[in-house]
Amino acid sequence: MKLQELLNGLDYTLVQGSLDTEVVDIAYDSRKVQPGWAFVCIVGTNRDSHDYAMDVAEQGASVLVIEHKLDEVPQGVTVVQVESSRRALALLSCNYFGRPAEKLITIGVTGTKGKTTTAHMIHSVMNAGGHKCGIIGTNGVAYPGVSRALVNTTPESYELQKMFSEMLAAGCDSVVMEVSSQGLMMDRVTGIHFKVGVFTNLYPDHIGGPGEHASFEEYRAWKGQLFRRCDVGVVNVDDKNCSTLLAGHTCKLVTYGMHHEADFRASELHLLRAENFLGIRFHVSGREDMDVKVNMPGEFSVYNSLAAIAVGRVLGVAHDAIHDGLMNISVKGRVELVPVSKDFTVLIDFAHNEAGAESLLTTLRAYEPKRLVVLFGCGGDRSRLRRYGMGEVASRKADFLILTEDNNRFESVDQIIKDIKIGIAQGNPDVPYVEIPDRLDALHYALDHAQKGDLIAVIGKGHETYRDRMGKKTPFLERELILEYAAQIGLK
Ligand SMILES: CC(=O)N[C@H]1[C@@H](OP(=O)(O)OP(=O)(O)OC[C@H]2O[C@@H](n3ccc(=O)[nH]c3=O)[C@H](O)[C@@H]2O)O[C@H](CO)[C@@H](O)[C@@H]1O[C@H](C)C(=O)N[C@@H](C)C(=O)N[C@H](CCC(=O)O)C(=O)O
Ligand SMILES: Nc1ncnc2c1ncn2[C@@H]1O[C@H](COP(=O)(O)OP(=O)(O)OP(=O)(O)O)[C@@H](O)[C@H]1O
Repeated sequence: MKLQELLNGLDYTLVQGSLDTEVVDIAYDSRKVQPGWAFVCIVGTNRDSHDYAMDVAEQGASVLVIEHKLDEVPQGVTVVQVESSRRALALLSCNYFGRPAEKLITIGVTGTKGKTTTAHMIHSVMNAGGHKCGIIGTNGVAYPGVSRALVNTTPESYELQKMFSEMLAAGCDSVVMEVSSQGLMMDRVTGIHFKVGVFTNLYPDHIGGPGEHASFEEYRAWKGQLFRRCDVGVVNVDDKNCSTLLAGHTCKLVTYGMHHEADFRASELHLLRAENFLGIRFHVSGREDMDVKVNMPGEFSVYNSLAAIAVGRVLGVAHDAIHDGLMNISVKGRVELVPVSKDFTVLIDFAHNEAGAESLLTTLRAYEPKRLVVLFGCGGDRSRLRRYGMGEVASRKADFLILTEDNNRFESVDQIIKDIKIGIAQGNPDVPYVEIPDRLDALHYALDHAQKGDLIAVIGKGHETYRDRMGKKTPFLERELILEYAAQIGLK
């Protein structure tokens, strides 16, 4: 493809060379550049890849896209300067892959909590409704014939556009994806105009770390950007940040909720618990009149389901298909039951911060278990506030805590547990707990000491398949490890 075609829709200055230059492919990682490729130089959080300009020229790059002046300009390479390289990467990628998003029904889900679950519910509803829908998010990418993990919840624009074009080739007519605030901020979804945008809720998160947001207001503003880039916004009207987040929106709005007037409103909630089953039944009124049963527990599952119902209806999915889609939902590592005993319930969940833990444990408490036992740790090299928050919430909500490791990364588990205990002291210093630094030993302890009627929530790692100690990731499949040990000790 000619460079000029790739630059369609972008403001740029030609620094040297020709717009007629042929471009074979695009790279934003110098190590991937091959002869004839365009290399987009990015000022990252760790390094500035303008520093690789001479290297990629030697590797045969035909074009360099730069954001600031180069110390040394390689000869024989076309150089184009833009205001934002990340934005340029996104628009070049859209053009390179033939603007695939325009040929798909695109659904973007944003919010602090519930993105993965809601995206899976929408995916299930769409497929039950006869669509061929792909999915992209924290649990990876999936479409017919493909299922694999991803580095980011919202992948880099080049990767994203490539996935869209592969989905089209695989026969998909739609895609639902998680749109993180970082994804919006870093231009990973630039160039995509969504058919439907979904807002789940907003709590303080992703603030203060490297590549994160400077403040809650900035975080909220980035999430709000989605509603300037979609036709219809399906929004949780009960969330207290909803109207501020929507300031400046350009889309049509469809609301859902329980406590305020909404287009899709849930009432008459009934918790359902049976052997190895936690779910909820409720009624939807407003633009809909239907009873719904979901095989995921608690109030937050009602919100996530309402979003999926509203999206389904906006896109013309039939009632029965919506029913089927929600009844058969199962999301890896999201309140996922592990069937080990008829006497007690074990579930694994990805809740790994205060907000997630609070909503999960409040939800589980409502099922009135004999004891609510929570096994958790917190990530190393992440905000210590998370540890205080998790410790505080867990101590207030649980009857017994098993403190252990999460991904320690380069921190010591003892220090992390010490921080969690600061939170416990602030929440409920009287809660009984044990400290078992090795997570596998902790899982064994939980099963060895389970009592009839217990609900044991193993939280923090969810769908993850590894544990990270000193930056070294080794396999750790929580669900399988629990099942294995249960079989070993003969649980029934
Ligand atoms: C802090 C952050 O967001 N970093 C993201 C960012 O990387 P970066 O800009 O920091 O990269 P860098 O290491 O400084 O390198 C700069 C550039 O040099 C290039 N490079 C690097 C080395 C080299 O030899 N040659 C070379 O060309 C890199 O490819 C890159 O283009 O761009 C990368 C490519 O898109 C992302 O994978 C990476 O996400 C990291 C892994 C990350 O952890 N991000 C988090 C904060 C994040 O985005 N999370 C959200 C939300 C998750 C949630 O909902 O919980 C997400 O959507 O994932
Ligand atoms: N609507 C919701 N409101 C509050 N908590 C929720 C909601 N939905 C799910 N949760 C809780 O938060 C956890 C994470 O949910 P989910 O993975 O769906 O959200 P997410 O937005 O993708 O989160 P993350 O960005 O951390 O991956 C769940 O396992 C559950 O405990």
